[in-house]
Amino acid sequence: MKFASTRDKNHIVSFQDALFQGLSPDGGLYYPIETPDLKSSFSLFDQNSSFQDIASSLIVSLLGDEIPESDSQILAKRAFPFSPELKKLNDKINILELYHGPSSAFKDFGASFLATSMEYFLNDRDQKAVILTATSGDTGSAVAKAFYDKKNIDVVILYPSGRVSPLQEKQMTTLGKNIHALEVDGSFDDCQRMVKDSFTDKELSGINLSSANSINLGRLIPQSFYYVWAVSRLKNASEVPVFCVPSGNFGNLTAGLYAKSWGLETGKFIAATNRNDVVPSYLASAIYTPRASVQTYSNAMDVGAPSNFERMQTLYNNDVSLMKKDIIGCMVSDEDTLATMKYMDEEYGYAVCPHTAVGIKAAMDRTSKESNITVLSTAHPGKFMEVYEKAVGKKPQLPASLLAVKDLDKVSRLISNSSKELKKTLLSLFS
Ligand SMILES: Cc1ncc(COP(=O)(O)O)c(C=O)c1O
Ligand SMILES: N[C@@H](CCOP(=O)(O)O)C(=O)O
Repeated sequence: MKFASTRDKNHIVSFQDALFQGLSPDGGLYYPIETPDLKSSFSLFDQNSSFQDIASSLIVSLLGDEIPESDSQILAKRAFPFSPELKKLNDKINILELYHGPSSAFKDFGASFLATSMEYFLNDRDQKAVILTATSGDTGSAVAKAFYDKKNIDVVILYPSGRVSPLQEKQMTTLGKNIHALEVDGSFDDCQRMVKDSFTDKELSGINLSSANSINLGRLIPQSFYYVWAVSRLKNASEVPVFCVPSGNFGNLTAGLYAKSWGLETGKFIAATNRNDVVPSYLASAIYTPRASVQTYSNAMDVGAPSNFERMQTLYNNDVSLMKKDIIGCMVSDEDTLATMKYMDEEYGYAVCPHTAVGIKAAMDRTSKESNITVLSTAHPGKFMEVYEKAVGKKPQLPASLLAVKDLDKVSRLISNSSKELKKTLLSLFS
């Protein structure tokens, strides 16, 4: 498959080039220019297909011109020693748990595949790479885990000071070695802008920069695999599943839309956001107005200018009415987020993180219209201990990955929210 820039459809690259460039030199995002019909492959998957089998088959279908079949199995095995889990909540709602990987968030699927495939291609390329990542909490922790101690790769993580949870911060700042954490005096949107500026800065062209955000297709494509896995488990339902996706930067939702475009049988997608609701507002008004993000309890979704909107626009030809055929927007307030976390504990004895709660609330509000909704559960509630305690009145259980970092000391470098300062820091680290 080949990929083009959202800002120039004639700028076409291979997967390998998209992987190592991260962002297109014109500032656009790479997107798949072909729309393969994978219906017949999807029809072969069922309850007995493992996540690794599905991933390996999709790697061949989508990237087979660059990754041969024999290697696709090895890559899938290496990248995915963990799997999603599907739980039935009630007659109308299922929950797709995506937090059973090394950093306890859905980002592990994308980050682990990205790290594994970069390592795979770097063997042939004889070069070093510096991975630049902006995070509102979860991407950074997944990327730190996935790239830790990888040969010839350094990772620089930018996170907004005081706006990630204490445990997320520990996950990003305690590994050391090739993982460098920069605490930015600003918002996630500042971090994302600084990363994007670095890609187009000529003075940094001597450093082989790439990205581990969902702007990188190597992060985004594997996020489509779990939609396919979920549908393989939901085949006997009387109605095709509607996916409800807690959204911030809209990578997760975009990956699902790609899977649908390749023939995956799904209903609509519910884009559930917190008060940072620029996409639901666009769907309602047809006017896109990115704006400064506001802080909410679902902090990892505090994004005011979602990167992947550009890919969504390309997919739907800049036509809001086409987009509305596939996507329903829904904004959930902080009050409803906390109330849903409490309700889930009291009614079902089921602990959810604030982001998943946004999805569950949006799904519950749609059950009069849809009878088969699958909510993506994007992170383990233990990552957001303080919010969980505030909502539910008790502490969540912590998985081993969080217990391991809880008492470690953070090591990070504080910088201002200026791209110039980031440039200075990168040059001092890598030239
Ligand atoms: C826990 C959690 N839920 C949801 C999201 C939103 O996902 P996306 O940015 O792909 O829309 C994020 C951050 O990306 C997250 O960390
Ligand atoms: N919520 C994200 C924000 C970055 O999103 P990405 O999917 O584009 O990497 C985070 O947790 O960092």
